[in-house]
Amino acid sequence: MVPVTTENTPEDAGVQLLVPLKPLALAKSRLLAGRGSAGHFELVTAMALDTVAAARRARGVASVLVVSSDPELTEAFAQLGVEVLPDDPADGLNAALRHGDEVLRSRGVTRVGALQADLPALRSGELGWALRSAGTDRSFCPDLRGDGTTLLLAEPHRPLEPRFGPGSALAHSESGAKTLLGPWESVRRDVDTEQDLNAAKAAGLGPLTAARLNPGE
Ligand SMILES: Nc1nc2c(ncn2[C@@H]2O[C@H](COP(=O)(O)OP(=O)(O)OP(=O)(O)O)[C@@H](O)[C@H]2O)c(=O)[nH]1
Ligand SMILES: C=C(OP(=O)(O)O)C(=O)O
Repeated sequence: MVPVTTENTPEDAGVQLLVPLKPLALAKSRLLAGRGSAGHFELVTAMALDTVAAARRARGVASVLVVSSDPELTEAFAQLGVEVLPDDPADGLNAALRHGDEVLRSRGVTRVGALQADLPALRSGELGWALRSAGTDRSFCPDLRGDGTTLLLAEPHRPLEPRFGPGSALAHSESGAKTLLGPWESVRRDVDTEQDLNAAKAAGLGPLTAARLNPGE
């Protein structure tokens, strides 16, 4: 009998996700009120750590590379064995992602994606589902409001070409990306405001964010 061999194509290797983060003193400014800067730093860090932990467990994710120049975040991710690539925060989000994309592609990575760091209710199974639905197409996931973007996937062997910022869902759609809509609400549930945080809490937060919000439990 002829042995059946299944050869892995580069596309089977999964996507390498970039997760960008501003310096903590600048990030998630709408969550600062009523917390003080220490509490705010801890909350933003916990949300990012929960997001990355869930992403790393998702089927179809080969690895996560955080892009940040913040020393505290760099230390927190290093402790989990997550690589952090420094950027120049003066250049902004899309420049940080282009930098990460170039670095990954120079290492021979086939497929790059970008995931927002503010998804503390992210479920690995739902991210895996969204990735499967993307296939090998350039694709993006709009946030629950519909105007922003939480996940952008390049085609294999193609640059990421990020268009994050106000109205990014439309910008990504106009760039030829397929819209990923399906039963993966947690991939779309970004947290910008206190109201978003309450909604994420109701949906089920990751452990670090939950502990930060309910220290006694
Ligand atoms: N590495 C890096 N990440 C960035 C940069 N600018 C924004 N980000 C990250 O990209 C995501 C979206 O950024 P923004 O929408 O500008 O800001 P935000 O932190 O979500 O929140 P607000 O302060 O409330 O506007 C957040 O995770 C940011 O930390 C940048 O220059 N470098
Ligand atoms: C930058 C974006 O996200 P947000 O402002 O919601 O963090 C975006 O959706 O493109």
